[in-house]
Amino acid sequence: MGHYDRSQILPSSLFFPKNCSPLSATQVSSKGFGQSRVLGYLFANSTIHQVPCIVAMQEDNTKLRIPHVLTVAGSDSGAGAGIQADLKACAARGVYCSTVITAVTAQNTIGVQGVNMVPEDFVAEQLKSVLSDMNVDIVKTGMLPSIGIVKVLHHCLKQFPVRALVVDPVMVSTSGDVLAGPSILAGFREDLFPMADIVTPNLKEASALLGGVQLETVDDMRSAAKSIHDMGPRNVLVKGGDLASSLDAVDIFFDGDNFYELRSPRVRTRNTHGTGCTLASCIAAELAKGSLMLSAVKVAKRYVGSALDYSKDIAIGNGLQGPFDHLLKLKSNVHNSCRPQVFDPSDLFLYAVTDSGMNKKWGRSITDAVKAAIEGGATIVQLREKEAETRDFLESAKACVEICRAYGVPLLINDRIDIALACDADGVHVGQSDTPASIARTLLGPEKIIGVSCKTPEQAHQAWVDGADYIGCGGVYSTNTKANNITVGLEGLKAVCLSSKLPVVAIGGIGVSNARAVMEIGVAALKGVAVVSAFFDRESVLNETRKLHALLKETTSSVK
Ligand SMILES: Cc1ncc(COP(=O)(O)OP(=O)(O)O)c(N)n1
Ligand SMILES: Cc1nc(C(=O)O)sc1CCOP(=O)(O)O
Ligand SMILES: [Mg+2]
Repeated sequence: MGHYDRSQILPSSLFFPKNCSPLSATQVSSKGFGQSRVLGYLFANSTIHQVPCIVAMQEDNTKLRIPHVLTVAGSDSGAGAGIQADLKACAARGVYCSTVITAVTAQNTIGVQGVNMVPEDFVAEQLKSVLSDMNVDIVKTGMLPSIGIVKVLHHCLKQFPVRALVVDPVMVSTSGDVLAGPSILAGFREDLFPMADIVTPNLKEASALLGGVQLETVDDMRSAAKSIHDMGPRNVLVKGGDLASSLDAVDIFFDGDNFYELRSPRVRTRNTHGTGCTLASCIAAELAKGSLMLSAVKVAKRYVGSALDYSKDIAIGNGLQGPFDHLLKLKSNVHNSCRPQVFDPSDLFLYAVTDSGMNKKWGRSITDAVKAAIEGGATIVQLREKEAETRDFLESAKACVEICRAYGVPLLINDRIDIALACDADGVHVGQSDTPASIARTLLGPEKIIGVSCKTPEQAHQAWVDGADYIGCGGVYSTNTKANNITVGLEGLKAVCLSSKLPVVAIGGIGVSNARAVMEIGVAALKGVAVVSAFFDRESVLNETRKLHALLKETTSSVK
């Protein structure tokens, strides 16, 4: 399938649904295929409501485009996996999903009671109907129950090429029932893999694809990813959800050059039915919106982790494996539980905070500064533009959102909730004299990240009560970047970290000379350091960020 052409910039314009009377609206990011977004805000009953995000793009004056995934998969009557999971995952990610059904299964939380294959020529007819007419961006495959259906799909994709093909090589259901026999392996290898942009086998599937080799360690997964890559796909994700030897959920991504070990805490729950379908659909949805492959995979992994965590206690069915809630809405009985877990505390590892004065001094644009910091290893970025005019700030914030999305790095805005909403940033950072975090949460909704500056345990407790995601604690050392800032020292930092229920990032006067001492206070809540001048008041942002990233890596591996 085709590679993305990120230079493909389509003209776009605002679009509102008929029943939405916008109080204000912002078009977010028009660069990159399928990324134009419109946020509408309705003012009703004294409250501002963010209306569901409409993703639309206008190619000319008559056609509106919406990112579109076609799933080619089986129906699951229990609706935890298959076509039904794909539809829900795409809806949750804001992408249109059309469906070609390859088989109808009778299944529930106990297992698969029956399978009825759709005749090949009728699969072909469905494919032709959708692909010939509906501007599909990405095709994602799931259950392909016969070699004939694989051949039909291969033929249709040659006739109607799409931008990318995501192959989830489904063979066995999570309950252990066989959904595609061994004869399908040849079809995968010969027809689908050479045209696939990514293949996403679990351990059992990877083993079957490789003739039954045992896969028991992360090193085995790396070798498997490499061998499957040799079969033709551009990228491989070997999913280690079933890896007995690991406490984390560890997946191996291989792009033909580099291996990436993607780790997340394993969610202990019975409700895991449909995770494979959902992950692949979410990758497809992110690709349809314009993400690069690694970024799409990371977002998808995080989304599945959040959905599992969110649904870990829901009870549907009496069998061993239940479905989960793709829309993260069912659970609502504990503190903060109405919030999906979208924030990953490990993102605080190396936090770059921009400064307009410093960028001006060194003659660089904010976008160049942000790009260099990310390329040097920054894991989260905050735009702290105290002197910028609002209109200029909004324009650069939009450009930075686009850069950060492409790299899969969250972007927060300092102080300005209006700018964060208008550019669809990932969140805000507020201080003790800014808009209170509780109000920021109401305005931004449950999915945005909120950080709060705290110098004391009491402030840290309040930040948690207010629904913040993390705490910025400082000044650890004295700083020239923020006027009249009180220095709390390593002791003050430690006191906040020990009391905090939220993850903490240290800030204030931190650079290569003292970051080790900061991380070595050795308190679990401390997740990283935030830096302004040691990155941006230097000649090369890239080199300085690289240096500190390497030092932190070294420090954290020796602290563990
Ligand atoms: C990560 C992080 N921590 C603390 C701050 C300081 O925020 P605040 O107290 O609101 O001060 P200003 O940055 O607005 O001057 C921060 N920005 N980021
Ligand atoms: C923005 C900010 N907040 C602080 C706090 O103590 O909350 S210290 C600070 C400035 C950090 O800049 P530098 O890395 O150049 O010292
Ligand atoms: Mg502030």
